[in-house]
Amino acid sequence: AGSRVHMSQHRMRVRGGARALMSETPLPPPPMPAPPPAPVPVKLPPVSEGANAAGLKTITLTHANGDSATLYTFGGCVTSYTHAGVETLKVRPDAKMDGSKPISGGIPHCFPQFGPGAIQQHGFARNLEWEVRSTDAGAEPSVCLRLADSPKTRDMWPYPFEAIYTVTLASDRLKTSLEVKNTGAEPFTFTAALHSYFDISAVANLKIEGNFKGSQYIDKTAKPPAELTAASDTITISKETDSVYKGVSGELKLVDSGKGTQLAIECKQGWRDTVIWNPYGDQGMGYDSFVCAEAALAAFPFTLQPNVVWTGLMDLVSTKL
Ligand SMILES: O=P(O)(O)OC[C@H]1O[C@@H](O)[C@H](O)[C@@H](O)[C@@H]1O
Repeated sequence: AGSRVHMSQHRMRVRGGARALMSETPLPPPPMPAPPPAPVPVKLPPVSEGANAAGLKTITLTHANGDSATLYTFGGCVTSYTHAGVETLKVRPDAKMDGSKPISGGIPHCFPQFGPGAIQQHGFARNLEWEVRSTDAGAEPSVCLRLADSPKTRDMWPYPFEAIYTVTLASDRLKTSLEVKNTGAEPFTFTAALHSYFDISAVANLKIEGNFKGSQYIDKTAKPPAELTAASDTITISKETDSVYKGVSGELKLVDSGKGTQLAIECKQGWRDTVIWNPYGDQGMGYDSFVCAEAALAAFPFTLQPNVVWTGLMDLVSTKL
């Protein structure tokens, strides 16, 4: 009992002390936690390898000026090109990024067939793994990929070939070069495209300018497809659009008043036609966030003789309006 008395006296003394403190000046507030340190920008080397969540291999090129480009070896598909902090390419919101389907976005390859036909839609190059042949970590970082025939491709298309795709990040542009070589003993014919998806603020803000007026084009949305003559050098999108402009190449401009940018698509060699595609109204595909303006060899098949190389060059140049 003696010890219980001692304990309660002790508690009373403590409580009484606390009351005395509360009646004096309030305690200063506890110090604010220190703000988290500002993130240190990660400066990537000119060429860096990585992988996405599903394990698909990526290569990122980083220019000293801060521009960057990322490419997947699956399909040899460039999925991002940023210039001056502005993204130029779009990956569709419904794209599968696990190798189960071609990547619906960026710059997929259509080869050796554009569109539907004897083999799978848009050919097999967009859903095969391309081999990294070399990289260059110089002032203009680049990566060079290779796709060649294999038992799998010969099952679908019986021709030996080698495709070399080089992507170079220059200070003011992304350069692409596709070389297709007939490594067999017989000629073959092929069609192809760089099925580029370009990031836009909204279709209503977009004008596509090029050498269209007077050209023949196939309107693939008509049933059956209709052959028409382009009335203007400017194309706007206000309905589902799927048009192959025959013999229209050179320079195309995507003028986006919402983004305040102009993207020039400069085809310098090889590509002969232009395809404009937008699945207007399809929310699932995110139709209002991209337009496909494709450098193509699509209107007529191209015949490639043994040991001959076909080269297609396309540059992307983004500038502020
Ligand atoms: O859905 P995919 O196979 O990637 O193709 C997308 C579109 O690609 C375009 O190039 C075609 O002209 C369209 O008809 C097609 O729908």
